[in-house]
Amino acid sequence: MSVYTTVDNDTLAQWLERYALGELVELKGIAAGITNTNYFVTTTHGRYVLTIFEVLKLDELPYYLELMSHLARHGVACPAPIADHTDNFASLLAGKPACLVTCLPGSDVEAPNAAQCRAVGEMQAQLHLAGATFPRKMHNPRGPRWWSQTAATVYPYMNEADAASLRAEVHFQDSHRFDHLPTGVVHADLFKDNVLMNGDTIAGFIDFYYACNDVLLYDVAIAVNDWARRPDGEIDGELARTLLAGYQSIRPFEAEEQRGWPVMLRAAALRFWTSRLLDLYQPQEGELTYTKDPKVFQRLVEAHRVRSDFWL
Ligand SMILES: Nc1ncnc2c1ncn2[C@@H]1O[C@H](COP(=O)(O)OP(=O)(O)O)[C@@H](O)[C@H]1O
Ligand SMILES: N[C@@H](CCOP(=O)(O)O)C(=O)O
Repeated sequence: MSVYTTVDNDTLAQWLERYALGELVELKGIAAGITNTNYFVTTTHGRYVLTIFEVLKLDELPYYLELMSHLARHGVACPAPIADHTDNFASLLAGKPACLVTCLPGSDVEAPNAAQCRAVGEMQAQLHLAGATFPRKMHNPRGPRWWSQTAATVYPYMNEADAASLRAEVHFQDSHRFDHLPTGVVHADLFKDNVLMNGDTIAGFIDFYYACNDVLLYDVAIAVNDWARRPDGEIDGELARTLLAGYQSIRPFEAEEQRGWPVMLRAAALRFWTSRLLDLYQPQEGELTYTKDPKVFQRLVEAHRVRSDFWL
């Protein structure tokens, strides 16, 4: 259950006075999600999602909320934050930063079909194109420097073979530079649980709190590594090909991106292998996350190392 901060109807009704959203009708906690507290909020004007941020601070929110607003304005399927009477998207509620966004229909899928993968690829490319006119910048807090440093902190906990495999991958990635590839706004966590689907249509990408400026191809690799990954951990070639075809129907890869793709798939898997190892071996005290299996991404890195077909 991801309602860490409870809000009662009276407190919310009072907070809602800062918006032009009418009267509170219903407040309902959302069980899904890991990091933040989420509620469905119904007012006389419609249905919204209230997010109370458990980790991010008020002054860190404008990048993410303005980005979602920008993308929604450009037709990218994602929630649109609602501005209050002071023209801010976020303010304190129960002592924590909070915002309201439009409520989207649909739900996440566990076992996507080819049409859904294609739709994700198309919408991700639209996000990359629309992000080009977003003026704010954010560096990727989980880039190569982060995974090198993080790997160094987890080697001592790992068995020799796994540590050697991680060390080899960090070393391999260190010897590859992606500076020459197209960059822009990336979601950076476009896993299946961060996309609401309405049948085969994208209702919306959610959870933009890893969004940043980075190599566009890296974002595509993150999506393929999750959307096309079968329950046995191997990549389903048809799903990967379809997602990539969807993406490239909107933004075809440049020749340099085609060349960089096999290495990028490994980089994207390494990022989540490392973060999952950190969560496993050094969970932050009070951090509201549950541990996801790092082995899934270790196996993926090792499988990418030896494959010859990369679905392009
Ligand atoms: N804009 C939205 N419209 C509809 N449902 C949403 C919206 N945002 C979040 N949700 C629901 O809330 C759940 C948790 O959201 P998520 O952003 O993943 O939370 P967390 O930040 O805690 O991981 C989602 O799985 C989805 O069911
Ligand atoms: N989608 C990720 C979870 C989000 O990243 P984290 O760095 O906060 O763990 C995953 O499945 O590992």
